[in-house]
Amino acid sequence: MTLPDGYRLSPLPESRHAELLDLDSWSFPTSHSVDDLLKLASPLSWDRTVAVVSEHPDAGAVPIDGAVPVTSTVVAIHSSYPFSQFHVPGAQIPVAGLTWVGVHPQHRRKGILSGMIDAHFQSCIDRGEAVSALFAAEAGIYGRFGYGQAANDLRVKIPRGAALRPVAGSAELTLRLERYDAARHSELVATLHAEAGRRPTPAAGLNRPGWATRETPELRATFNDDPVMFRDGREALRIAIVESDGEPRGYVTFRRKVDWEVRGPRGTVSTGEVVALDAPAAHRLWSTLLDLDLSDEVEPFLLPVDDPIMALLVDPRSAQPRIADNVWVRIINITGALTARQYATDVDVVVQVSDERLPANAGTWHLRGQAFGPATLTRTSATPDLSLSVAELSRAYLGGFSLASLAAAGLVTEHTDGALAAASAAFSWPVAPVCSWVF
Ligand SMILES: CC(=O)SCCNC(=O)CCNC(=O)[C@H](O)C(C)(C)COP(=O)(O)OP(=O)(O)OC[C@H]1O[C@@H](n2cnc3c(N)ncnc32)[C@H](O)[C@@H]1OP(=O)(O)O
Repeated sequence: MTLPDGYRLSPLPESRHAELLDLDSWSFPTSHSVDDLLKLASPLSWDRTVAVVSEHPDAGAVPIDGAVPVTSTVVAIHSSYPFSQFHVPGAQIPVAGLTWVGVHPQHRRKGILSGMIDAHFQSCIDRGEAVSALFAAEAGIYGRFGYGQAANDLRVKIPRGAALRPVAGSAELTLRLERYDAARHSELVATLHAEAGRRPTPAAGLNRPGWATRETPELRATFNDDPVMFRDGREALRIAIVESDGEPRGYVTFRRKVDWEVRGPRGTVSTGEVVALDAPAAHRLWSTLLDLDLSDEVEPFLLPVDDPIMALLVDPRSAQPRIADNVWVRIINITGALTARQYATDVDVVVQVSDERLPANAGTWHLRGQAFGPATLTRTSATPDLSLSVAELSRAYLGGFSLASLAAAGLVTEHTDGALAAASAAFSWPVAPVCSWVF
């Protein structure tokens, strides 16, 4: 689909940052002025940032050489982050992280987003990114474009003092509590965060699908920025670091907020990602968070659904666990995507895939692979064992939603007895997918 008449795509360089923020604050209402927002670090990769402009003659302008001067106004934007090492089951691949999608309310529902999505898909193809991923502002938007919700995350509120099952070695670790300081902590955080994606459990070869690292200087700068205007009454960022013999094994960034009530202090500890490279480090971080004075509860931002805390809590129900949709995935190049990831069992299945938006993905494909080894995908004229749309294939891609569960919802059809069970096992992954931060 192309853009509707009167609109065209235009690169949006950093020199037009104010226009971008103005448009963004039409799409995402905010109490902050563009001038204040301009003072913050921008996370964007400007060479991947695109506007849609509407062109209109200048009111009252004098024609020059017979032509009326035209003004172009930014009416929509989108951008993407370059994740060159995004985790998919058993591998790291280049993925485009679609972000900052916005259309001015006056121009909505004319097909501008649809046109931007097609432009984004073409850019992914041109850059060799076999997968696009995003966080959805509203969950109903992206399914129509072939994205599938590929991960959930866990939201909890853990009461202060909640008992944890013991983990040997936790008490022997050293703990440092410090004010977050980019110069001191940025590299440590980046290193531990990247390692946690590669090795979330002691099992060799099992990575954390969906894990994206902040690869660009712009994303790192935004992570390090701690603007007062976004603290919502909470303190400046702090960090807890656990070390074993001087070697960092985990960290959590956090902020506290205390309201003084008649009964006394009511405090909340809000955390960023809780990253631990082993069980003693996880236990020590959580023990620390759960034992801070003047607090009532610990509220992590988001966690993997299989985070160690749920196994460590003696009373997991006390954490009031809820789930929310995390990263959404869209397979852009079926061969690139399905042969890049590993499978949890040997796989040999013929799948029929529908994809109206990217017809090169549509058709009947033969997927063969070894458990935790290489895989191939070839076109075939064989009778399919399973059929599904690219959105369902994308939903199953990170291993977080089983093909069998999608079949139960009528979204995957089995044509050969046994194929659904075998393919469901192969597409699963022993570590739950999650992205630890919202992009
Ligand atoms: C990855 C991210 O950045 S997520 C951020 C998304 N941005 C926002 O939520 C900010 C506020 N909203 C907006 O800016 C706009 O309304 C957008 C981007 C959501 C939609 O832009 P539009 O140009 O209006 O979308 P467009 O006209 O192309 O609509 C395409 C289809 O999506 C549907 N659609 C659009 N927005 C929504 C929505 N919020 N929920 C459900 N469906 C939607 C339309 O109805 C249309 O359906 P159709 O194909 O059946 O006719």
